[in-house]
Amino acid sequence: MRTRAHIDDSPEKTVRQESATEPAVEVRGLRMRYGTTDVLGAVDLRVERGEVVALLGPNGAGKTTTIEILEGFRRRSAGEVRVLGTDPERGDEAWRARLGIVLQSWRDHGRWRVGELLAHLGRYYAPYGAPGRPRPHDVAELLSLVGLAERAGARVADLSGGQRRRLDVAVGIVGRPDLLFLDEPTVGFDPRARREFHGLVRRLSDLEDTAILLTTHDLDEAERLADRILILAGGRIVADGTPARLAAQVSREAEVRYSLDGEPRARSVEDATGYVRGLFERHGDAVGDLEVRRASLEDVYMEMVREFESGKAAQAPAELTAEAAGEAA
Ligand SMILES: Nc1ncnc2c1ncn2[C@@H]1O[C@H](COP(=O)(O)OP(=O)(O)OP(=O)(O)O)[C@@H](O)[C@H]1O
Repeated sequence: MRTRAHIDDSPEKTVRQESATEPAVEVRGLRMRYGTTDVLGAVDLRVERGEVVALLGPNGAGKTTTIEILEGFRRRSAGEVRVLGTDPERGDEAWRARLGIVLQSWRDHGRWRVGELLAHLGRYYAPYGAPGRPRPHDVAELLSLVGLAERAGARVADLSGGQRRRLDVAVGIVGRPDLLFLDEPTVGFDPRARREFHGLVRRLSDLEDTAILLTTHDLDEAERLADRILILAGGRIVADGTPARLAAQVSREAEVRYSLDGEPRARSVEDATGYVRGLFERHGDAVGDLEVRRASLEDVYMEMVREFESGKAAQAPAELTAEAAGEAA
């Protein structure tokens, strides 16, 4: 988790520290069945206050289902779920006001002006301000946070695709949420819009202490943004850790590439630092083009999903196994 020293300086220190002990999300044994199909077998996961967590997984793994259950939009089949200390199935308006959800529906409000739309939606949050967390966001501040300060007076219909997506995010965070859900937030972004969006997510986490749970298929994005990565496959979390820790789990070896008198060489070693030191001791200036490559998140992801798929029968939820057996018979 990132440090947030500036928040500790606030007069609301005591209040914030008390609530900071409770995780933003705590899930145990979450199961979800659609008809006769078990999509989530037994999901356990936790998101701490202010933490950015990326939920990865192949198509159909159940990422959106999980997020919708946490948002209180979908009833789970079984399991314990606490979001900001409350069961989402029993969440009231005050609870909902502490969540941020990024939807795409605001694009339909084409005739609204950007600033007016945010001021209008922000009014809903006004009764739910808390010490150290005034609600809603000041519109001018919010527009500059999402990089839309210049577009305050523009009609929604006149925004570019990237600007509309930033407006979607602004709408999601206008209530200064304690927890923000982002389901595949950067689909369709060009590289610049993606980079700007990453900056925004980091600012929300660092400056606003917002916990963020995002789903993505972009491994580079997950690695850049997330404090922690969860991989969902076959209805379970099959990996949970920082990108570096997951990489170390998959391979303790790093590949050292270099050239010796212009001749390219490569070697896989456990102690890359020691190997490189020895290389220079032995060959000095004859060593060039040095590159040390650890397992990438993509290597980790492919390995985890492959491992899960190869041992599917053993790891699948009981019902899935029973069904598979039934089909085979
Ligand atoms: N309302 C529903 N009724 C029946 N099945 C559903 C329903 N919603 C989702 N599913 C099924 O549940 C599974 C998980 O879907 P979900 O959308 O949660 O996956 P996902 O991990 O978000 O996938 P993607 O990466 O493709 O967005 C899929 O097989 C999907 O077809």
